[in-house]
Amino acid sequence: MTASLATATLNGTARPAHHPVRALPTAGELRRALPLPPGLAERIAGQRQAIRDILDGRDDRLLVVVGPCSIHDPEAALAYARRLAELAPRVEDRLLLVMRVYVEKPRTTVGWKGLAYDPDLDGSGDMATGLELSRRLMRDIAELGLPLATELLQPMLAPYLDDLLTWVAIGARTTESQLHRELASGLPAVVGFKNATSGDIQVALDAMSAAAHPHRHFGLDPEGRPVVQETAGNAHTHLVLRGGHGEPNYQAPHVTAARRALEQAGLTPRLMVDCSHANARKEHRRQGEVMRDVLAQRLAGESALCGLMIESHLHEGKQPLAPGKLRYGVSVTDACLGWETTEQLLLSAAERLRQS
Ligand SMILES: O=C[C@H](O)[C@H](O)COP(=O)(O)O
Ligand SMILES: C=C(OP(=O)(O)O)C(=O)O
Repeated sequence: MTASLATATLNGTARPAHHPVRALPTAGELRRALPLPPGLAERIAGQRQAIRDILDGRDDRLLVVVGPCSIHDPEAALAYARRLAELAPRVEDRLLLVMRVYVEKPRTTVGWKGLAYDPDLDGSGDMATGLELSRRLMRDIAELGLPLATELLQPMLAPYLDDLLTWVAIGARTTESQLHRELASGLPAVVGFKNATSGDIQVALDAMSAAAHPHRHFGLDPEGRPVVQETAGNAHTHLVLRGGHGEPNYQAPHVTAARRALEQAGLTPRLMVDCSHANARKEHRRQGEVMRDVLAQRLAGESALCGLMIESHLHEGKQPLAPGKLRYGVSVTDACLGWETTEQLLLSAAERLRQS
């Protein structure tokens, strides 16, 4: 590493001494250290099937992926999960709640990359601990009965976590990547491909077509040996509209255009609206407005709309990443809605759907 990189700072904090190579556990080692308790794999398989049923139109509930923009404090994430797990049965006749447990963050340029990369939030990059905390937290949340969602960014990380995942995002910055399409083609979870940060939806449609195909690609077996990975193809993927370049794409003309584009590409016309990101013009409080518009479209008969995404934490807003000075339950990446607002929005969405 060059001297300039070694002395670079992350959020103003000087980086600790540089270690060129540090060993990590293999996926097999971590999975053996933190195995799924009896019955959990079957429960997760059932949750994946429930989402497939929504995508295939056998279940008319709305899929809602909701939770923090990123996890930086496992304890706060678990407290959030307990609240969500209590709410889920109150709305389950109309909404299938899936918790966002995002342990990797794609950055526009540079910044903190998530719990799996840097659990100490100081640039020290203790990824062995990051992986362990991520898997432990996901297992704890899954044991509460909640289905889990995450974005898979580093393909190598997937085997450490994918037995716990019900829904996976391929993000706006990676939907066009062949590696991520190959990854999606072999995942047991349902996968949502986001439109590009430019707003282009064609890359997500191409990704859905590519992921539906079987692939042979470079991979690692659970013990970390390089292998040729063969995938069967994933028929259960969908588009996620997240807006682009600061402009929303959730309104009826966008949704109709996206549905037609899916149909023309021979893909099942199913899509989710991400109420945050460019759809909220990066103003977290606008998520409620987006959600109400999407519900109105669905109640007006737009059957392609099968899901919503909401960024929400225990407390509203966001805070700068300043270790030692962090406020509990507040996002350190994108601003989130607070719990009370989230709960209110979900209860009223369920009620609106009941009355339809
Ligand atoms: O969802 C989170 C962010 O929008 C995404 O990770 C990009 O963040 P950045 O633009 O702050 O790097
Ligand atoms: C990074 C995210 O979204 P996008 O890929 O749409 O920017 C996210 O949902 O955390």
